[in-house]
Amino acid sequence: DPLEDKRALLEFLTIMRPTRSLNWNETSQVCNIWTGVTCNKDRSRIIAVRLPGVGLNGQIPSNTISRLSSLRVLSLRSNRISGEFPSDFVELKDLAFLYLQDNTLSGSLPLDFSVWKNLSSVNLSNNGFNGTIPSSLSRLNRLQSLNLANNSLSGDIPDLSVVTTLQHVDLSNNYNLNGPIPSWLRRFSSSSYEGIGIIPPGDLSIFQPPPPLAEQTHQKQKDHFLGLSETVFLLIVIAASIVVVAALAFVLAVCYVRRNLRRGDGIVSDTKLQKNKKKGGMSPEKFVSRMEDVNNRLSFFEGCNYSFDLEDLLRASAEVLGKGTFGTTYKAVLEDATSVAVKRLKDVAAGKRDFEQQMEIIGGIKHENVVELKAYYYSKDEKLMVYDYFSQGSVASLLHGNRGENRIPLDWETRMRIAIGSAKGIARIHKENNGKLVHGNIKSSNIFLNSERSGCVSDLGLTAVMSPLAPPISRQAGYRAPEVTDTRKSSQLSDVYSFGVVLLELLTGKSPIHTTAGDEIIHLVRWVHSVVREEWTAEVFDIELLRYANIEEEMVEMLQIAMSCVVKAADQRPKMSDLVRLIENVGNRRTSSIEPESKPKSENEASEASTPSEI
Ligand SMILES: Nc1ncnc2c1ncn2[C@@H]1O[C@H](COP(=O)(O)OP(=O)(O)OP(=O)(O)O)[C@@H](O)[C@H]1O
Repeated sequence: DPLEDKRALLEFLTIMRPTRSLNWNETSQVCNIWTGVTCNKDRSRIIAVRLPGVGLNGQIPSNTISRLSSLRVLSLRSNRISGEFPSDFVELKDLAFLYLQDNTLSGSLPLDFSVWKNLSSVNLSNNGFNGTIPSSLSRLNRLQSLNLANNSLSGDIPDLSVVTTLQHVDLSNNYNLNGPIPSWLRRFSSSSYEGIGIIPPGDLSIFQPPPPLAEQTHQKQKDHFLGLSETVFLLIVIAASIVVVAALAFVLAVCYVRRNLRRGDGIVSDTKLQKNKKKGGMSPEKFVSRMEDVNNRLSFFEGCNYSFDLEDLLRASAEVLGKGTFGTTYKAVLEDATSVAVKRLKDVAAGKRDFEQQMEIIGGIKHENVVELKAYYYSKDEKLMVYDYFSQGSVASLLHGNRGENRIPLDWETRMRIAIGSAKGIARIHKENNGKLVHGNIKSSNIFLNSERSGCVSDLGLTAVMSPLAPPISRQAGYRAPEVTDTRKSSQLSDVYSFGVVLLELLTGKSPIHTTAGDEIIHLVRWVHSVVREEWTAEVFDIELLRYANIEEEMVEMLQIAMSCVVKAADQRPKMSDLVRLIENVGNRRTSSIEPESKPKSENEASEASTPSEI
């Protein structure tokens, strides 16, 4: 145990007297036992202290926290800490994350921030700090996030344009800061400099008296009758022409399709489907070819509320959703507008009976965090699996898709729900078949959001029925545990590894294997290891998560959990059931520790949950 560090913390505790009791006893071990305390690997030093909202009172006593000279994370946010910024914090040379927001600290900010050269994230918002913003902040070349909002800071805004790492700044509601707003600050959203009480450069309109009301009305009318109406008229003409042409094209297309169907030309090949995929459209034709064994029926599972059969499926229009390791998945829209996802398996090695047995195991799992297999089909030439269709797409598409302007970032709350949900789903799968069932293909494209916006895993148990030669395992590369050289040899512990990669994806926003701007191929697990080994910096976390307040400790804890899943030695990885508990603990602590006013800012809530499409 780090005895010196322990003593320093006990002295801190005696003076600060938190209202919430902490399990910090002189006799108990610090590392991994004391609430909110994290040690380094060899347990020789304390590297993180996180005590949000525990009711710490008064001034931070000198020569206590400052003795933890290896400290990287210090979070004492949402307490009742008063007094000035502790001057002896200069001793904390390794500090990377500093969270003192939502307290009653006052006085000026430290003049020389450059003593904390590793600082990555600083949040001192919602305090009573006054004086100027120190220009020494510009010497922090690792700084990613700076929040000084809601203080009483005054004077000039320093030039932080040289801090190229900066991703998030908030100086809002410091009414005495002088203008003009520098251009480097304008790069960030306007909420970063709201309430600064200064006039943006060039914006002199507030000094000019408004024109008389009559003149304003006249101006508006002029716009309307001259400029606007002409433009609108032109737009209407263009739009009407487009509608007429589109309607004609549609009628012609329908006639063409009907004629083809009458000719019995209803069977499409894979190439046709591929063309269709490229066009991104729906085929109005059948999508399952060479279905000779028409007497075979779809096998539905008990409780399934679908009322279609193979014939209906054959008649359905289809769209290729994607090609995966085990086949191609289609979205099929039945005549009654029901949408289902149909996985068409290739290279199945199992005979009919073994296949059916495996399907029965998979279909027997009824759990809110496991995508239910609704039906399957087996014939000599076709093996199909039918699932509900998730209209919002997979976690992979929510995380990595739509990088355009109208992208909706996946908020932290949802990411946590995905993590907890999928952990529960996988834990449930691992209980099946006398505790022997393996998922075998955990990745973000196989995780969806259920109606509770919680993670829900799909595509399980297929490795057991696939051909020994078939799957090119490279597709799974980023998720595959190092010991798995053949996908059929996946194990529950290799599932844990893949799940760890999904967690890293949620935390970093990066794909498991991706290329940098310089075309360098990055392996997510290796990359995170290297960043964490060098410095425990915020660099690993998704930039999109920086907008949410008070989640840093959770992110760091989740990172630790993810790292424990992706260790090389399979037997040192945690079990799925342990992971459920660990992740739930992170989530629960948040709900209980965050005071109402400091709840995460979910400015950009993701859109409605993707439920299995309405049937
Ligand atoms: N039930 C579903 N609803 C909506 N989209 C789905 C559904 N099942 C799969 N998909 C999507 O269809 C695409 C293809 O899925 P598929 O499972 O065939 O391949 P994959 O997930 O890319 O790889 P793998 O075969 O290794 O799982 C993926 O983008 C997947 O997210």
